Order: sequence, then C-alpha cells, then structure tokens
Amino acid sequence: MHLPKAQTSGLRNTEEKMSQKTVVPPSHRFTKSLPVDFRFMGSPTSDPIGYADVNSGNNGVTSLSVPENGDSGGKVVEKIENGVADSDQANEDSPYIGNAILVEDRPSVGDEDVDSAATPLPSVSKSNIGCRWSDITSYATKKKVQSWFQLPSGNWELGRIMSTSGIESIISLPDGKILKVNSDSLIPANPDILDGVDDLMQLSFLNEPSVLFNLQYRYNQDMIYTKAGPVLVAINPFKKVSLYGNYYIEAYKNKSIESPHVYAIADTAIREMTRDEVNQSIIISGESGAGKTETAKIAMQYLAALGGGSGIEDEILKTNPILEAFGNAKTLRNDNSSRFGKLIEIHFSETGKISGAKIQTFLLEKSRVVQCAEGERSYHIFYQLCAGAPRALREKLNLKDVDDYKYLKQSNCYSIAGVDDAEQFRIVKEALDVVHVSKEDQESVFAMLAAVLCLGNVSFAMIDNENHVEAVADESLINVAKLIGCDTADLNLALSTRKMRVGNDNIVQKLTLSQAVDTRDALAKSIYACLFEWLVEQINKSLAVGKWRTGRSISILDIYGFESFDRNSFEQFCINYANERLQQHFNRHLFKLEQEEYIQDGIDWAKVDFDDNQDCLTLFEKKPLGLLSLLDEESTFPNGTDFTFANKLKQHLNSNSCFRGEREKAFTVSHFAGEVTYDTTGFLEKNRDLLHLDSIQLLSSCSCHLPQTFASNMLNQSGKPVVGPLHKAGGADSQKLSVATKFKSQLFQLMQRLESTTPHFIRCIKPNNFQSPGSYEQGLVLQQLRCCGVLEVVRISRSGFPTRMSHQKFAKRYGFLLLENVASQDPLSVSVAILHQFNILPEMYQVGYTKLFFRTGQIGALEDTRNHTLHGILRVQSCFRGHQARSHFKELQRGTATLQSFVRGQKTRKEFAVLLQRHRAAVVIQKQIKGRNARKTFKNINNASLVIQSGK
Ligand SMILES: Nc1ncnc2c1ncn2[C@@H]1O[C@H](COP(=O)(O)OP(=O)(O)OP(=O)(O)O)[C@@H](O)[C@H]1O
Repeated sequence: MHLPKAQTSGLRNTEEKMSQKTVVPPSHRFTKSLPVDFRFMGSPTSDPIGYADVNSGNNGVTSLSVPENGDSGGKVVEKIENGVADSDQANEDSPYIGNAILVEDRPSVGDEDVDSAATPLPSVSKSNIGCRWSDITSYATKKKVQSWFQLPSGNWELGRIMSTSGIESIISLPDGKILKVNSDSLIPANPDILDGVDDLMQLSFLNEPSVLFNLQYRYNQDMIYTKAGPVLVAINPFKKVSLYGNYYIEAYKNKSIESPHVYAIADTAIREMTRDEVNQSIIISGESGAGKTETAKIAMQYLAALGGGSGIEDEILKTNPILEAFGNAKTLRNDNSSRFGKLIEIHFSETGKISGAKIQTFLLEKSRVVQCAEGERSYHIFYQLCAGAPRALREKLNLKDVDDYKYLKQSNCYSIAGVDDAEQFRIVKEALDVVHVSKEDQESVFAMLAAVLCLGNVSFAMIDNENHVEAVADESLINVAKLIGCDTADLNLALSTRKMRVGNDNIVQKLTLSQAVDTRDALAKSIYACLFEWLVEQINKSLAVGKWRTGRSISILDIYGFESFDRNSFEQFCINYANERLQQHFNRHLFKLEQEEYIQDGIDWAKVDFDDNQDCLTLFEKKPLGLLSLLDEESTFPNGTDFTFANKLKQHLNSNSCFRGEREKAFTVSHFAGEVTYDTTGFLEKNRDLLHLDSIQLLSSCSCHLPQTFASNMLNQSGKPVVGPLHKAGGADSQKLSVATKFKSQLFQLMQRLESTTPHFIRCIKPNNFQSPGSYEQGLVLQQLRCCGVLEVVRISRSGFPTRMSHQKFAKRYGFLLLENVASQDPLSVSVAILHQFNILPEMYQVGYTKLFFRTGQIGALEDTRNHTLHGILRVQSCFRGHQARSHFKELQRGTATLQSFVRGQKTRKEFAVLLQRHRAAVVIQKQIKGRNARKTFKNINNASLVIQSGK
C-alpha cells in the first residue's frame, strides 16, 4: 500500500537532469511493491558496479546532427529501423547465467497481469559473481535495451540504443539528440515498470544511475524514504511533507501502510525488542544537513506514541528543544546543525511502555563559542537569550543586543530565515520546566550564558614594554565577575597572569596579549562545555525518575557524518575517525558477520566483496604508532608543536597505505568515504584542551553554585594524565585525558553498547547543498551513496539470505501449522516438513547446521500464514467460547426464570391469602353490620307496629 499523498502528487521535475526516463502511465506509476516472486528477476548477483569506465566523463561521444525537420536522413534512420527490428530478435546469451528471463521477456507497461511473469529466483552460483560492466554492457547493447549514458557534465541521461557496431553504439536521447558512443560507456536501465520501486533490491539492474534515478523518481513525488535492503535511505525534502502525524503512526502500527518510513524502522525495532528480548539500536548517519536530527526526532515521536502513557515520553521529546538550543548552531551547510553527537537510550517496561531514558553526548564543538566563520552562528541559545529574555532578566543579567557581543558579532550573522529566536527561547524555558530544571537553576544557566558572552568583550591593555597585559576594568569585566560571583580583581588576575611552580618556588608569570586572549577564550569555552554537560546530567536525572527497568531499550544514535572541507582541522579528524568506527560497525553487521555466519553454518554462499575499512581504523588506533597515539605523545612533549607532530606522522606512517604526508603541516588519510587532507594547525592545542589551574581555582572560589560545580567536575576528571606536568605552560593542567583519548574511549564504549543491540540503519542523504526543496543533484547524492556503501548492501542482501532462524525456533514457531502430528520429531525434521508443506522453493532457503536461512520475503509469507492461522484459531476459540458462554447463560436464564416463577407464585399466593383473609373479614364485618342494621330496622318496625296495634 502506498501513501495517499504520494498517490495524489504528480510526477514533477522529471524533466530535470536525469528526467529522461519514459513517463509511465499514471496507472502504473505506483507499482512500487512488486510481488515477492517478481522481485528477483535477473540474477541476484549480476549487479556489478563499474565505476571505472563510466565515470571518466570521456565517453567517446560523437554527436550526430539530426535535421530540424525531423528527417534523420539515410544512415541513421536505417540504423534506427534496424535497431527496432533487432530488439525483437530471439534471445541471445545473457550475462545472467541460469537466468532464462530477459528484460524484453518481462511484462511491459500495460501488461495486465504482472504476476503472471513471476519466475522463481535462480539459485546463486559462484560463477555468477564477478560479472563486470563490460558483460552487462554487451548484453544491453545486443538487446538494444534502454541504457544510461553519462554526459560530460557527469549527469546521466537515458538513451535508447538504436544500433551497435563493434565497440560503438548509436543512441537516441529523449531530447532528440542522436549520439555515437562507446558501447562500454552504456549502462543498462531498468524497464519502466520498475520505476520508483520502494526497495532498491527490486531493481533488475542494480547500477548507480538506476539507483539515482529511482531515488529521484520517488523524491519528486515526496516519497523520501526508500529501502536499500536492510538499510533505510532517507532523502532530505527540505520542506514539510505530509508523511507524519497520528494518522501515519496508527497506519504503521496497524501495518496498513508498508511503504518505507522511519516509523516502519521504529516499529520493527519495538517488535524485535519484544519478540527477541534483545535491545535495539537505530543508527542514523549522513552528512551535515542530511536530516539525521530530524529523522531521530521522527523515530522518537513514533516510540513515544507507541510506548507512551506514563508521561515520561513528553519529557523525552522536550529534551530536543533544549539540546538543540545549547548544542546546535547555524552553519553554512545547515541552519540547525548539531555540533555534538548524541545517543538516546529509551528504556521500556515489561508492558512495552517507556519507563525512562538516558542521553549521552559526544564531543561538543567548543571552539564555536569563541569563533565561528562568516555567515555562521554560535550556539542558538545565545541569540535566543538576547531576543527572548524578559525585561527583569535582561536587567538582572545586564544583557545587551546580539551585535554588542564580540563572540556573536564576528561572523556577521545574527538571525536565521524563518526562525523566531524569542519564541524559541520561550519553548526552551518551557522544556526546561518539563525536565524539572528549577527556576533558580534556569536563572543560573542564563547567568552563565551571559557571562560567556561578556567574557568575549573583556579586553586587555598593555602594562609594560614586554607586551604584558592586564584586563581592562570596564563594564564587561565587572559584569562577568558579578555573573559568576567572584571578585573583579581575582578575575583580572586569572585572565592576565599564571602561577607556576619552579622547583620549590611559586612564581607568577604575566601573560602577553595572545596568551591572555587564549586564557579568556579557554575559560569561556570551558564554562560553556561544562554548562552543556551539566544540563545533560540534569536531563538524565529527570528522565531516570520512576524508571522500573526491564533492561530492554531502544537507542537512537544521531552522530555527525563524515566531513571533508577545503581545510580540515582537529574537529574533522575526530568526526571522521568516529565515522570510520561506525562504518566498521555497519560493515560488521551487514557484510562481515553475515558472511561469517553463512560460512559457519555451511551455507552454499557466494562471497560479496566490500571495502573493509580496518586498515584505516588501524592507522588511527594502532599503539604506539597510530595517529591517535602519536598525537597524544606529541601533546605531552613540552616542545611539541603542530609542525613536529606532522613530521612525526610522516616519519612513522609514510609506509601505511591509508596515509600520505603532505607539504608543510598537512597529511592525507584515505577514509572509506574518500581522501581527506588535514591541516595540523591547532591539533596539539585542541587535543590538550587546557584550562589552567588558575582559571579552575577562580571558578571554585565563585559564590554561584554552577561555576563551583564546573570546577569540581574538572578537578575530578580521572585517568592517566596524557598532558600535564611536562607541558611548557607549566602548572597543573585541568585536562588529564587528551581530547582524542577521551573521545576514543567514548567511542569504544559506544561500540560495545551498540554491539549488544540489533542495529537498524538509516542513511540520510542531502539532495543539494542549498537546503532547497525539489532540487536533486545527482553527483552529490551519488557521492553520499558511495560513501555509505548502499549499493553493496543491496547487492549482498539480495544475493544473500537476510532472514535466519534456528531450527528449534523455527520448529516451535511454525510447527503447529503442520497438518500431521510431528510432536515426537526433532526440530530439523519439523522444519523441513514445514518448508515442504508450504511449498517454499528450494532456491528460496538454505538449511544450515544450526539455522535456516531465507531469502527476502519468504519468512514474511510464513509469518502471514502463522498470523492467519493464529487468527483463525482465535476465531474458532472465540466462537466456541461464545457458544459455551451462551449455553451456560441460557441455562442460568432458565433456572432463574424457574426460581423467579416459584418466588413470584409464592409471593402471589401469600398476597392472595392475605387478600382472602381480608375479604373474609370484610364479609364478616359486612355481615355483622348488615345484621345489626337489619335488626335495628326490624326493631323499629316492630316497635312502630306495636304502637299502631295498641291503638293508643
Ligand atoms: N523529514 C524531513 N522533513 C522536512 N524537513 C526536513 C526533514 N529532514 C530534514 N529536514 C530539513 O533539513 C534540515 C537539516 O536537517 P538536520 O538538522 O536533521 O540535519 P543533520 O543531518 O542532523 O545535520 P547536522 O549533522 O549538521 O546536525 C532541517 O532543519 C529541516 O529543515
């Protein structure tokens, strides 16, 4: 079933770039979910991806001119006619060994019975693997099918092969152009009926242009989600699409909609958590601006809707505006870019209700607090505070306008189109209330923010001719001291001097301007980073309340995607390292573990190659000669500089295939997603991330509780010192663990946590760099698809057996469906009997030593039968129970009626007796009265007669 919105929306923009595919009649446009048995037409393994030839851009194009009157003239017309005639010729050898069905044999658009073309999947044979493009190309050209052709611009166009001679083909493009091209440069396209399939696994020809076209076809109709085997691909629509809300939540819950969606992924996670009693994880990745955070929120919405009820779900959802305000900022790539990684673990009770949650954050980009590039902004909360703080708060914090703060002014960007910072501030305050951050604490938080902003305005004045400086005791300095609750003089000292210990003596060193500015900025960054950590801690305390855990959870990971800019620094170094780790996790689950499992279970399995990024990870993590170890080592040296670090890397790592030393202070790493050149400037300083003891002591001496808490947290940081006493700055440095080491250990913990879960992967794709709806840049999308190995995943999934179940579990789950009684038989025999009874084709499954392996869709059919049967059983049981209950009720009713009639008879008889008695009494009374009256009358008459008779 398909989304109603999509069904009503028309095909838009299909003329753009790769829009030359034949427009399918409306009645066929939405044939997305093909019948299972139709999906595997074409060999499942015959989908090699040939980048080398097709991407060169030099396709040997010769343009043939066509007369304007449409008369193509002699030779070309002849070839066209031949071409058409050729396509009707008998089948020739296909590169798909063992596949009897060719493209032309499939039902074309307009065929009435699509299912009738269904053909069983040919079994996978090793000989099928390894076909290269050349094979397919020759097949395509021989068959004169429509093919993709890459223009010099890099975009793909769909052309119809008109004729082929030797290594050259003549193709016609939709705009009427006729081109003579190298046959090797053509890539076969899928028949129209497969346009816009909702799972890339259904494509007969799995190649880059076909995948690009399929995604674009769907994207143009606001169908932004597509399955790539087990992975969900989500293309950022950059506009509101009507795919969300209660209607869709209900529909996905009831399974009345089956189109790919984040809701479907969240639903699967809940079901698998309940069914398998295993924790789940939803891992969302993609470039900056690809839609990760939005996707995570959509998944959270679904989980909250299904697992809600206790009220904690509202708190969980309200963490989003808080974290976004404090951890997101406008960058050139995304107006709401998360500058930290986030893992939210949602806990469920035994009844499947949300019982609590826990948030873990990773590597906040601290440097943004003190500097950001032109056109970008610092963290949203600063602008929100300045725009939305009520008068009383403004006065209390002595708040100014955004352009009065140097930290905010430097990038020349104060607002975001369509965003009302004042309104956002109101939302954040409301959210803070919901997560139980008290009003006093909220005020302290705002005071810290104001202090950070004011710190940026603190300036220094030269005090001697040795360039030593002192903070200017102006309004800014006084205000910072007031906001954090310290003495102005102490603050001045902390910013302009440094206490050092030389031998047994304590000496005070005055700072130069650049040292003082660094100290000021380091203090501002530390206060902000500590504030962020503190807030997350408060949120976690609130979300942990009332938690009665079953140990079951669903974790959602929204972590920064791979980054490669013109200039890449320490931040990109860490982010890309994190992405290497995540890619390894992805590879492990989708390639390595899968293949290992086949081998272990003795499955007849054709290996699929994939790019293992282990070498790159080793380059980062190897001890003692890996990037991270060498960085830490250099960070501990008093005289270590970015330059000596870069030289050290070149000296030790030049032989590593993933590493290349560059000129000056740069080096290049071959990441899974491409090569990135890093400039080591600032690496050591950022890795040390020092906050001098003087600054910490200043914070701990403050009268406000937040700075005190920050100071004690910093002092309590445990671990083996990586940077410290040896460092030339001297003194006891606060940061005992280097940033890289801390990040590495966080990543390791994260991986361990994820390793114990069943992962669900969502790959977000950014269709253009302008955050604009409707624009789809093929090159950009392709690069992202390549980065995350989407095509390889589809290849492995459709040539493999994605569903598996142990013999025991299978027999237990489906055994009751057997017509014969097999209670005494072993699980394997029961399993085989089930497979036979349900006529599952031998090529659709494999029986391993311990498990059964199924191709996609097979277990679904069995599940359906199981569900139908269970429903049938339930129905019979309910009918029987109903009948029983009705009979019992009738019996009771009869008994009751009898009893009632007895009771009523008895009661009536009693009443009658009373009545009779009363009647009789009345008669007696009447008799007496009447007798007395008669006697009285008689006596009167008698007396009167006597009087008359006496004649007196
Ligand atoms: N499903 C969606 N529907 C509508 N708009 C979306 C959707 N997903 C993303 N967007 C738009 O794209 C913007 C960027 O998305 P988002 O912030 O989630 O990207 P991201 O991948 O998390 O980026 P970063 O790594 O920089 O944090 C959003 O602010 C929103 O405008």
